[in-house]
Amino acid sequence: MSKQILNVDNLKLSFQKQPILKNISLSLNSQDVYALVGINGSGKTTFLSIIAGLLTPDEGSILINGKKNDSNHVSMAFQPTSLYPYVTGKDNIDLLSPDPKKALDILKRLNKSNLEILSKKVKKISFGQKQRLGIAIALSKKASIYLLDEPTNGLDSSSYKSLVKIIQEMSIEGCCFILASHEWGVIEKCCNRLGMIYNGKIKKELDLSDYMNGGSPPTIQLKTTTPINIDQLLELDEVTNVDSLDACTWYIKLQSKQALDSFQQSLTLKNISIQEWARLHPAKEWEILYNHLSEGGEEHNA
Ligand SMILES: Nc1ncnc2c1ncn2[C@@H]1O[C@H](COP(=O)(O)OP(=O)(O)OP(=O)(O)O)[C@@H](O)[C@H]1O
Repeated sequence: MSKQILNVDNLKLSFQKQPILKNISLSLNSQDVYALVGINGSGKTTFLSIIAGLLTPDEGSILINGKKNDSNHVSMAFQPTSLYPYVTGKDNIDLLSPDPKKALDILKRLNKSNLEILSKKVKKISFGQKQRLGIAIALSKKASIYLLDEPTNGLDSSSYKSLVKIIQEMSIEGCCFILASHEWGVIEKCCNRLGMIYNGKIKKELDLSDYMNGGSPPTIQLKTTTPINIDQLLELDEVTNVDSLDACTWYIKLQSKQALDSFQQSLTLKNISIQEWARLHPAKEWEILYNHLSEGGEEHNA
């Protein structure tokens, strides 16, 4: 039975009167691995820092294991810049980890036994090496929820694969994670839920677990040759939801996998001319929306 780990209700925070988080609510259970995506400056790090107890919100409440603001059960990975630069990697582990032996074991898995960073001063190791050190220290803490901010930044492919495996193992054991990440590979492999911070709020959360279990209704990306109206799509057979980026790029949720054939037929019957058509992994759908917003596009809600 999964149990609720985190409950965030109506969180608000402004910096210098500029609202950053406007109204964030989020509930996570044990075993949830939540992908938090959002364009640069959207407030991901700020949100994680509030959950970790490093920042105080202007309004809203945070319950961890049912207790108010109990950040003892939260572990947030140290940013590479937050490590002690003038002492060695090993000294950082001894100073910052509650369980140095566990931190070393995790570091060995992330670093493929190349442990030279232990004896070097942190200011002399690379960004990726610092990243691995920060993650190993964070994951060595016994916590209910782990907050990893861009954890794959600077990791080579072998460390990346090890990190994915560690997250998968820990979540099976009951740990809950929030990964603030732009790395869609890690999201597809680890995360069962996804939400995007946009304009100070979490927009359109997505449950990826159905897709992982192979049972979710498909989302179709459709590019039409000419602009069309949303009503033309909503009246088609088997359509349950329609979103769009513009009047030629549509994301269409169908009722079931079996609905694909009749949907295609109804497009032809309605003379909707198709330039491109693809079935999307849900994370891919978000990647497209994310890229659109990153390039300065506006979200277009159909
Ligand atoms: N201490 C602070 N004082 C004032 N403004 C701040 C402070 N910390 C963050 N901000 C602003 O708050 C906004 C959100 O920042 P945050 O670092 O949370 O975004 P992010 O989504 O993590 O960005 P990125 O993807 O670039 O890491 C940004 O506009 C940032 O400039």
